[in-house]
Amino acid sequence: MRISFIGLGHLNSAIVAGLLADGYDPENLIATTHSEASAATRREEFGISVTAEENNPGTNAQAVADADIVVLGVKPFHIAETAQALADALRPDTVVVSVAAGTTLATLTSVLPEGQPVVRTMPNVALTVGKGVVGLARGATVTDAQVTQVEQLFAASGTVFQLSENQLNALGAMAGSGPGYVFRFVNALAAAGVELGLEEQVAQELARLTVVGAGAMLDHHDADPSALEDSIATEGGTTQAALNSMDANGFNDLIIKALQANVTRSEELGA
Ligand SMILES: NC(=O)c1ccc[n+]([C@@H]2O[C@H](COP(=O)([O-])OP(=O)(O)OC[C@H]3O[C@@H](n4cnc5c(N)ncnc54)[C@H](OP(=O)(O)O)[C@@H]3O)[C@@H](O)[C@H]2O)c1
Ligand code: PRO
Repeated sequence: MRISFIGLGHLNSAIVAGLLADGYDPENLIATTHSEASAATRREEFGISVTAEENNPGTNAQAVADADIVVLGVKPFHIAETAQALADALRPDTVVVSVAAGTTLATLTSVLPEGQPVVRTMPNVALTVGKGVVGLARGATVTDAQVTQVEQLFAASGTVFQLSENQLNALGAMAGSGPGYVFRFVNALAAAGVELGLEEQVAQELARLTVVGAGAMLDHHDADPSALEDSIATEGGTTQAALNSMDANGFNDLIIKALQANVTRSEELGA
């Protein structure tokens, strides 16, 4: 199966890295970027064919001409114009997959040839390490077999959840952006350690290793975060004192508000 990646930034690179780590034949992967500088970096990194739009304005169309799947991985505000510019070069059975936040199936189908199979997804960058999460909403004309092909593309490096389109922004708010919240938490933990008197470098390493360890404890399908929390929070002990402080300071409310802001931004991007 030939897969073309239009845009090879953080997210599409995560997909490519996952595929290559899973043994996918690099000959069947092709990609484009805007700049030649990015293209050269990615060619070096992945050993696949990468061409740049800035040197050759027709390169996106050329890249999709023989593709079974096209993954659109440019910024949300460029997705529609990018899809429109390559629309005439698509085979009628090529599945167009978007990874863009917000951009709706309706917007995508409006700029593509009538009946073109389309799938909207929301992955996260943990695909890079084979532990990604991917939300997938199918368009009206995509077949079951084509959806399975797209699921296989992501299953190489993550877990796919097929949802209705109106649930995709919620998945994005949780899992698409989620690694960013965890990295913010690591930085906050390190900063708090420094505040308590630790050397900065030591605090950063403690924060990183703590989250890596906790993540590994969660890395079983039947892991129960509440039971794990209880196993650490001794009755009347130190962890409980900290968790009580988090509760009193509205930790859960903070998370809900952050996710609501995320969904609102997805809706704005999709409008
Ligand atoms: N990052 C995430 O964690 C994440 C998660 C889920 C979904 N997404 C979605 O993934 C998409 C890309 O995000 P990103 O974080 O990967 O952005 P990014 O790192 O900025 O990558 C964008 C890529 O698009 C390329 N590009 C721009 N214009 C192009 C054109 N006309 N033709 C071909 N390539 C072009 C850029 O090339 P240059 O490098 O040469 O500019 C770059 O390779 C967005 O729609 C975002 O919503 C991202
Ligand atoms: N990164 C993209 C954004 O921040 C989409 C989810 C993660 O818009």
